[in-house]
Amino acid sequence: MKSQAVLLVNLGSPDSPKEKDVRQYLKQFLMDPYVVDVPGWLRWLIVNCLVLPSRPKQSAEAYQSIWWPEGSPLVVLTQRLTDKLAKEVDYPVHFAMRYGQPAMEKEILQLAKTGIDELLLVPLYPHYAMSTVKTCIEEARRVLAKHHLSLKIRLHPVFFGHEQYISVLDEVTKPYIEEPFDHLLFSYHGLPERHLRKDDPTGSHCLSSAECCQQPHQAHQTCYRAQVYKTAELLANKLGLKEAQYSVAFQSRLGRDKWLTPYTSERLVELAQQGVKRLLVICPSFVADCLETLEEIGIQGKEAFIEAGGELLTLVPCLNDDAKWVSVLTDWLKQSWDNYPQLDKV
Ligand SMILES: C=CC1=C(C)c2cc3[nH]c(cc4nc(cc5[nH]c(cc1n2)c(C)c5CCC(=O)O)C(CCC(=O)O)=C4C)c(C)c3C=C
Ligand SMILES: [Fe+2]
Ligand SMILES: [Fe+2]
Repeated sequence: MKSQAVLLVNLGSPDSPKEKDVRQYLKQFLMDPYVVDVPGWLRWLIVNCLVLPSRPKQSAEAYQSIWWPEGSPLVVLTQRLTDKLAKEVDYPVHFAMRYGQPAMEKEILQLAKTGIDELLLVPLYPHYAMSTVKTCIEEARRVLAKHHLSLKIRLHPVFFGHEQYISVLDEVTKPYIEEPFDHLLFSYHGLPERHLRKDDPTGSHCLSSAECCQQPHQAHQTCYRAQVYKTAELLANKLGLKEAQYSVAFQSRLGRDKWLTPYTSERLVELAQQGVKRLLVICPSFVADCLETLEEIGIQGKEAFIEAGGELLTLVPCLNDDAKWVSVLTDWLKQSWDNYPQLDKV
C-alpha cells in the first residue's frame, strides 16, 4: 500500500510583529523572482533601497494592530485548519508557509523522512498567480533537487470555480446578505498587470481589451483576473444578487507599476460618495484571514469608507477553519490522487 501525506501551503507571516522580524520576512518575500519579477540586480536595488528602508516600520505597525496572543492570524488559522483536516484522514496532514515559518523545505524533508511515497501539495489559493501558486511549485522542485528526494509530489489545482468552493462561500456569506446592505464589494489581492501578460501562454490575450476576461479562453487557465471575476460571478449568482448590487476591486498595491484596477482604496471612497451607506466586503483571494483582510480592509478600509460618507463596513470572514470548508477539503483529499498532476508534469 502507498503511504501518503498532505502539505497545505499558504503565503506566510513574520515570526513576530517586531520591525526586525518584519524586515527579514519582507526581504525573503520580495527577493523571490516570482514576486518582484525583474532582473536580480534591479530586484536587489528595489528591495534594499526602496522597500526595506521604510516599509518594515509601517508593516510592523499594521501587524501589531491585528496580531493575536497565539501569533499571526494567518498562521494560527492555517494551523487550526490543518489540525481539523488531520482528524478526518488517516495520513499525516502538515502545513507550511512559502515565506517565514514553518518553511516548506523543513516540512517536505520531515515528511520525506517518514518514508512516504507520495505527497499532495495543496496551495491554499483559489486563483492562479506566479507570485503564489507558481512560486510554491518551484520551491517544492528546488527542495526535491537539493536533497535528491525521490518523493512523488502531486499538485492540487486552483479551485476558483469549483462548485463546492462556491457553495461554501455562499453558506458563509448568506447570513451577511440577509441583513440590510447596499452593496457587496469583492476585494481581491492585486497583481502588477505585467504578471498577467507574463503568465499568458498565448502571449496576446490577457489585457488585450477591458473585456478579455469575459469570454472563455485557453489563457484563463493561468489568468488571475479571469479567475477572480469568475468567482465573483458564480458567487453573486448563487447569492441571487443583481449586477448593480456587487462589484470587484483589487487591494494591496505595492510600488509604482500599474496593478489590476479598480483599486479597492479608490472604490471604497467612490462607493461612499455614490451613497452606499452599508457596505459588505468579501475577500475571496484569501482562504484565511490575514493582514490584508483584518488590517487593510477591516481597519484602514473601514476608516476610508466612513470618512468618505459611508456608515457601516462589514468584512465577511474568510473560510478559515469553518466546518463546511473542512468538509470540502476533506472531500478533495479523499478523492483519487491520480487526478492530481505530478509536479514534473505541470
Ligand atoms: C492571495 C494571493 C496573494 C497574491 C496574488 C499576492 C501577491 C503579491 N503580494 C505582494 C506584496 C505583499 N503582500 C503582502 C501580504 C500578503 N499577501 C498575501 C497574498 C497574496 N499576495 C497575503 C495572504 C498576505 C498577508 C500575510 C500575513 O502575514 O497576514 C505583503 C506584506 C505586508 C505588507 O507590507 O503590506 C507584501 C509586501 C506582491 C508584490 C505581490 C505580487 C507581485
Ligand atoms: Fe501579497
Ligand atoms: Fe484575461
